[in-house]
Amino acid sequence: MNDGGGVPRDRAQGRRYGPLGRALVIIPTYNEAENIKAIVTRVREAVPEANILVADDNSPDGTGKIADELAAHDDKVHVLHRKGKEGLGAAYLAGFAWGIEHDFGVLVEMDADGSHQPEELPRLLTALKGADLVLGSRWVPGGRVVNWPKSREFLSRGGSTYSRLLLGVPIRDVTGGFRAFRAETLEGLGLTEVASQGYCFQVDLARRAVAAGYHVVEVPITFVERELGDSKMSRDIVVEALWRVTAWGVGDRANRLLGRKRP
Ligand SMILES: Nc1nc2c(ncn2[C@@H]2O[C@H](COP(=O)(O)OP(=O)(O)O[C@H]3O[C@H](CO)[C@@H](O)[C@H](O)[C@@H]3O)[C@@H](O)[C@H]2O)c(=O)[nH]1
Repeated sequence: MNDGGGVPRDRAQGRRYGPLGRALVIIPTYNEAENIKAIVTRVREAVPEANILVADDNSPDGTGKIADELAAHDDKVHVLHRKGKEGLGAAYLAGFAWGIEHDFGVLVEMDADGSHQPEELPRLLTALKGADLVLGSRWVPGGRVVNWPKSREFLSRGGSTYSRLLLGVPIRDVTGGFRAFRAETLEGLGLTEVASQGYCFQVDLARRAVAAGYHVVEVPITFVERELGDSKMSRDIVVEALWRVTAWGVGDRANRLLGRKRP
């Protein structure tokens, strides 16, 4: 893929994909006590062969303890206890490192609150057989959101459009968090340099994948607003996303002018 940014590589061209390795579904949690048991149960039913890693940031509501109880009765369920709330990005980076260290070939990102449907996981994994990265997408034909307030839909669609245009990434749902990566794709994204903490972590990974020339496929999904617990969306998360995406866009343009590679 040529992103017009002086990095005209396309790892997908002529690429033959190897078989998918074992899958690990990473579920980051902060105060998801009301949701964790249901989501783990649904994932186990939808993809019985997959393992699950709950990456909990020492949730005050005891999510980590409930996850431990689930893990005690199921050797495919694992728990990564982190010392405190450090954001979605840090939790996923720790989860990816754990998964790669334990030889998983496929790493999946999924929310704990039921907004991502575990029953759609087989479609994501099937698509990954011919891709480096699969994004569950609300904004491609066939994708949709259920019960989201108009304000939230506006923010999410606006964030995706802003990121797509400014960063030049040909992806409709740049901020979505239901994704399947091949382990080798993650290894090519320069994760040690990723500093994004909130939802812009998703934008960061998408732009890195495009810049690296990976074959990114969007699969339509149905995103359902959570019924229990609270979203962690905050003013700080929006501000971080705005300034980081803008800085990446400006930086990319400067690099293009100077003939340097990105990110
Ligand atoms: N470990 C950990 N988990 C976190 C943290 N912040 C959020 N999470 C977990 O990350 C998941 C998503 O967080 P929500 O706060 O429920 O996200 P949302 O408002 O529904 O946002 C959705 O839309 C965003 C924008 O499109 C997406 O970026 C996001 O992934 C998600 O799909 C949940 O499982 C939540 O517990 C954190 O600091 N640490």
